[in-house]
Amino acid sequence: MDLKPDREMTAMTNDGPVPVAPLMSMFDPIYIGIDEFGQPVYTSVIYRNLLAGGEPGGGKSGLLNAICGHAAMCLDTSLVLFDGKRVELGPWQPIADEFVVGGMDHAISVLERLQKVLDNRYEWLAHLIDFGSVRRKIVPTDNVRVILTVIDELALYSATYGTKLQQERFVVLLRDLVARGRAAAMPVVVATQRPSHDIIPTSLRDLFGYRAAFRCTTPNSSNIVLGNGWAEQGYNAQDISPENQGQAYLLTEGGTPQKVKVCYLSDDNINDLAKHAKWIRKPMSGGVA
Ligand SMILES: Nc1ncnc2c1ncn2[C@@H]1O[C@H](COP(=O)(O)OP(=O)(O)OP(=O)(O)O)[C@@H](O)[C@H]1O
Repeated sequence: MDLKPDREMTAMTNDGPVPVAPLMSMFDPIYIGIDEFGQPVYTSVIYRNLLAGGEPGGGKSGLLNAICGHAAMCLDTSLVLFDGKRVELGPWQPIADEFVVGGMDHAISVLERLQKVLDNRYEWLAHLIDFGSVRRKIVPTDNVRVILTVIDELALYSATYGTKLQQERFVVLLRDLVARGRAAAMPVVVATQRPSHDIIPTSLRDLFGYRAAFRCTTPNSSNIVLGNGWAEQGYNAQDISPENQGQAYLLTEGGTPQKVKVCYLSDDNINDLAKHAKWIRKPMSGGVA
């Protein structure tokens, strides 16, 4: 890996600074588990949005934690976390730029701020043309932070907490982030038990290019997560055993769904990773922008 000097981590020893580990980037592939043949499966959420659905206890939060774990190790990435249940993403709170629990005013104000950042990034991209460079998306060499937004249990914000007006405002802002965030290095990962139209309008659901279907109770529910017709073609998340938590069909853009057993991070694993992430993110000179 070609590390730039400003991304190299060192620890002080009696013999002076020694390199401790290469740092990761959100532009690197994310390890999320193994396939049916035991082979590693990697995915990427940069320039992508991912929607995970499936019955309670299917393993959606496990996937979200695997992605957060990768993001936490990336100094080029800020995390914005919505965790209506407080405990699923809680360990990442100390390193998150924002951690939203149940308050709809807070949830909406965070999305409004993200929208402002989005506007600024598009304006910056548009201005590059003045310098003779036509670019449609942010690239790693721009040294612009990736802002990863993760929402665990969308339904709490789109259909449960707050007033109807607040829920609608939340969905409108989220739709904008999902629609425009990809090119601006602001990907979105969302989990919900059932992404039916009363929870997530079809116009928003269809913007998620990547889907992960954990066990569903009906072929129809599986189709709602993966997209119409996949269950009839043999990719039916109802077939996943209830005992096989963490098993999912992963659909990435343009492909066919792939069976993945998501890697599971125990609470201890997550706490250790979060502690390390906090350490590597401590203020230091020469960090990335
Ligand atoms: N990849 C995995 N491997 C093994 N066990 C897993 C895996 N993922 C989840 N589990 C088990 O299933 C339990 C429930 O998982 P998880 O909380 O991720 O489900 P969920 O789909 O997010 O549920 P909910 O919708 O209620 O939030 C975990 O506490 C763990 O015991």
